[in-house]
Amino acid sequence: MPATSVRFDEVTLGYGRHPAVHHLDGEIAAGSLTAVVGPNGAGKSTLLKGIVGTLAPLEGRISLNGAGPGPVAYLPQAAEIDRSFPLSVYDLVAMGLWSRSGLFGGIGRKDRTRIEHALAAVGLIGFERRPISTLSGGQMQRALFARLLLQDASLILLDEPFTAIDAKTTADLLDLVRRWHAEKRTVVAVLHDLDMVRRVFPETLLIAREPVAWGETGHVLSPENLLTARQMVEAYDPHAAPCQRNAA
Ligand SMILES: Nc1ncnc2c1ncn2[C@@H]1O[C@H](COP(=O)(O)OP(=O)(O)OP(=O)(O)O)[C@@H](O)[C@H]1O
Repeated sequence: MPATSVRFDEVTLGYGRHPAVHHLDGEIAAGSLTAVVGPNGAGKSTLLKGIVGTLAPLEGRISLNGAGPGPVAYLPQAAEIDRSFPLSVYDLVAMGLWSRSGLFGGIGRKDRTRIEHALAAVGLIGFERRPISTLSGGQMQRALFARLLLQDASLILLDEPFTAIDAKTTADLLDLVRRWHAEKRTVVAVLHDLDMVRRVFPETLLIAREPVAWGETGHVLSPENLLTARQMVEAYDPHAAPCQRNAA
């Protein structure tokens, strides 16, 4: 599995002409396991959208280096996923194969075995025919992790994957995150549970509209840094004049 790194060169991301995150400069190392933390509105989801490519930088450049054959796998926040779509658990999980088989590629015997393995890995054997609209939040998250397993990506981005998920499901899905890390995939997760970040994630990026601290989790999550991040987001003025830091 060739690992993928993500390089930011003085990146500004935003909506319309309004920056949501700026002064992003640095690298998420290939094979690293990184948490992205920060207060509400800090720009964490925006950052992931920039990496996936659904949001083009207003300034600067984001480059993925060494991406393997698999695509970037991205799990959006639960609120962004349309659960009313008429789809069975099996079909949702099978969508993880699209990057390889194509939309109309058909599913062969090998693929069916892979889908079964993925369903087993997340504890959803027996749920294959269930419409996704009938799943609990935790079951839906398990199905989405099964889809991620099949995507077989070298870069995996997770936006608040454990929000409103119970302890058992969280523990099971965290095991998959650990497995991806052991397989040398690059994993980036937006998280609010700082205890979990300290326990599981060696690297952390703390942002508050711009990076506050980035590196080894123990250093990044200091009380001073967390306070600074909170103050920066609270002090943010959406009507302020554009930042001049890069203008010289
Ligand atoms: N589609 C959009 N159009 C305009 N502004 C947006 C859009 N999406 C996000 N924003 C704004 O960008 C800023 C950063 O939002 P973002 O969702 O990235 O923050 P976040 O750190 O993920 O927050 P949370 O922890 O609440 O999920 C916020 O001020 C938000 O209102």
